[in-house]
Amino acid sequence: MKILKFGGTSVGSVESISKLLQIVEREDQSTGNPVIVLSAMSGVTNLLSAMADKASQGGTFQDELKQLEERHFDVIKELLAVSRQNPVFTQLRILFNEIEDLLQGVSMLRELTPRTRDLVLSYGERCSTFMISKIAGQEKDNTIFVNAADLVKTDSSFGQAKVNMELTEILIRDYYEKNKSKMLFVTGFIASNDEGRITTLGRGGSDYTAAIFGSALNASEIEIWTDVNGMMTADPRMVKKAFSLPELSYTEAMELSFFGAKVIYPPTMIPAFMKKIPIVIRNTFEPDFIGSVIKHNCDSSDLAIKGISSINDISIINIEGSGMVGKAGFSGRLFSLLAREQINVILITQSSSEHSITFAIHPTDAAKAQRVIEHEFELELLAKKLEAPIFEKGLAVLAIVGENMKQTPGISGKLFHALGRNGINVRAIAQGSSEYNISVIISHDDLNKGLNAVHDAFFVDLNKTLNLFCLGTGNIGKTLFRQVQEHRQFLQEHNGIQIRVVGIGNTRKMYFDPDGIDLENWETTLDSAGQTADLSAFVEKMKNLNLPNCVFADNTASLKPIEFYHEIFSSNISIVTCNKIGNSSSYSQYKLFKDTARTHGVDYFYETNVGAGLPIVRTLKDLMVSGDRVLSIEAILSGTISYIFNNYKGDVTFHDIVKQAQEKGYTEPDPRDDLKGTDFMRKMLILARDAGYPLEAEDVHIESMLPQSCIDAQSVDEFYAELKKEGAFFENLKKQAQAERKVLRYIAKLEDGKATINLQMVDDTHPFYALSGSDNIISFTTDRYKERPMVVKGPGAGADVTAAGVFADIVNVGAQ
Ligand SMILES: Nc1ncnc2c1ncn2[C@@H]1O[C@H](COP(=O)(O)OP(=O)(O)O)[C@@H](O)[C@H]1O
Ligand SMILES: N[C@@H](CC(=O)OP(=O)(O)O)C(=O)O
Repeated sequence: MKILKFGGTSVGSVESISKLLQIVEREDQSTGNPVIVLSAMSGVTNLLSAMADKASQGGTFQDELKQLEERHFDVIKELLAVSRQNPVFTQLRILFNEIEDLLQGVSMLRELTPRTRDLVLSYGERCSTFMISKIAGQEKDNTIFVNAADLVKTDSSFGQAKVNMELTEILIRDYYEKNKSKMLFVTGFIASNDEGRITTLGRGGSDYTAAIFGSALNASEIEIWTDVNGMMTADPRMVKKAFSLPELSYTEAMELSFFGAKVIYPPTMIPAFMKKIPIVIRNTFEPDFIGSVIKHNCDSSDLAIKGISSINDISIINIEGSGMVGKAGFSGRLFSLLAREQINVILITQSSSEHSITFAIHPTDAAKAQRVIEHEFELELLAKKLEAPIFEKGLAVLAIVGENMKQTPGISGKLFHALGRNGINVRAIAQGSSEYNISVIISHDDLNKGLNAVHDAFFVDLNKTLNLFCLGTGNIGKTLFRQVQEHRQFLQEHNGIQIRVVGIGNTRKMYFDPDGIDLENWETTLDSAGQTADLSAFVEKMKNLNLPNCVFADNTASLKPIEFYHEIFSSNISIVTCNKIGNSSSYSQYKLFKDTARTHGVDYFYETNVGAGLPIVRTLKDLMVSGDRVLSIEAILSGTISYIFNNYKGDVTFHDIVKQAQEKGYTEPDPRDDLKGTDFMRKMLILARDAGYPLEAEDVHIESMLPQSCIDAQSVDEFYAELKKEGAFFENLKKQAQAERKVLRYIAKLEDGKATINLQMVDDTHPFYALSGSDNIISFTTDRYKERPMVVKGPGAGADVTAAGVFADIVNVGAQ
């Protein structure tokens, strides 16, 4: 025989009750006559509680009562045959009148005792269960409504009564024996004390009722029917990627639920555990899904942790002072006091020096805790053996849980890395000695981000989500969006990475959507729904959204975004940029960016600063980190200059070849911007810095390839005219090179910490001799690559390859 418990969400509407009845019927057909335990309709317990509070302050509650009545009556009208409705209406009206009388009394007395509150709350379960037993009764003639208050006996701790298991089990068995042929519809949550006064088992306690019945009747299984697919790796409302766990142990379920996984009430585990009865969590709205089994010998799983749960709103109290060092009785005194005062302590941590204790409680208990502690330790406080307790609110507990933790090293490292990398400050840590859980206290504002970041860190087989903010919608930005869109599925399937573009900005507009912007229509969305662009508001928004694994991609060539880099890194957001300005201005700025990224544990990738998508920056970095020593670097890092010299052969004049390069779109509007070598110099400066030389722009010695008259020309036209006039100058160079079987190349060199760029003639033994198109080339001579330098060569410009380089950098964020 099974116990089937349906939670508030499963009895909350006509639709869910219909599904519930089908599930009950199916069970009755297969295993036979289950015992059904029901909660109040969703929200009803909260509403009753709020009505009682209101009444105790003299407020009105009639409207809410009417609402409650209507919710129940609407279900009856829909699901019960008209001929059967009247007696049920009558009975429910009696119950609602009783609630009204009770609340009138509370209102008159302006007093709401825990005892009265329990009585008021009990009507939720009594109404729902009575109603559903009658609805089920029209198909079956053996249904019977059972008020669990008659069978579950407790002490008088109203609000969270302690069950007398022995007596309760006898009463349940006895009742069951007498009603064996009946299908029992039992109220969850409610019980009674010795005097027959209604008590409750604590919020969420209907699960506990189910376990108590399961234990008393030696059920084969306790099924908890709810609105999610079982116990999941995290609360699916907070972590979209949470998935359901096929199996977990009682301890794991207990730890997860203690730390907030509301899907099951922690005490439920005890009676089931004692009798080794499996608890299965199932989804009323997806009855064919197998759900999660909580059981005794659960199969060992590959997962290092089973789940992450959290308690939303907690306060902590920190007590410090010499008075507690070595005093064995101190914590005993403190925690007995809190227990006596019924203050629930969620988590405790004590420093190893025993100089301080921090513990977490519900904020509603904070004032009381302060009062009783100050009273109890008055003498110690006066004698300054204790400091005044410090209270902090607005915090949350995040806990990772799993039995495998014991065997798996590095779990806490992973947890703290995920939190640290996302800028989440840990206020206190507690690890149970059983090593089934590690709990951390963090700011409440960081909870959502923390849960998602930690979930991504532990469940690596799942797609890791990168939240991307993109600035710049020019050629590179546009191409990047297209590439991300085209490659999305592949990345998800093969690399387990999900890229979600959550913010787009250009000089006109900016738009954000934390659920991800549809990249098919980003332009229309940005134009129609975007707000006016404001870079500082863009950065503020990135920070305020507080999303995990954030990346800021700067696809501009503007100075403005650079001013925000430091602030962005400091907010624990990684930066990927093709904008060279940041790294090629002052060395101190370059260093500041690198250091800030490192101290905040985020990435700073700028592969496309040099040679577009070619792996140059990465190669240099790999050489350096693996202990190689760079002896020299030679490079041609300007696509324009490369094109010009690669094609300056035969009869063509230098003037014509520059023109041609301009016509093909390789050059800047004023070709001198390329030919003067400034852009080339910036790239070389970045490489020199990455190679460990703190150079400034003026340290790079550039020998201009242009005669002075060309440089001095006032306009582009004048420049071309001068270039034509100087034809002989270039012709001579070419001829001289040809005579020596060499070619002209404009090459940068870094050697002994000195960087130069000049025009050279190289023969066919030089790796730069055979170059075509607008290729970039770089050769690294290092300790390991001494005889034959390592060469990287290929197209070093163009929107496609640059965007691809940015894309690769984005994908690499967080990879190490
Ligand atoms: N780890 C988790 N796995 C599944 N659900 C969770 C978890 N943590 C929190 N929840 C929440 O618990 C809810 C179910 O609990 P509850 O609302 O009390 O249901 P019921 O009304 O069925 O008793 C789910 O809707 C889900 O949002
Ligand atoms: N109705 C009670 C008891 C309960 O267990 O409800 P649910 O199954 O909806 O969590 C409450 O809200 O606390």
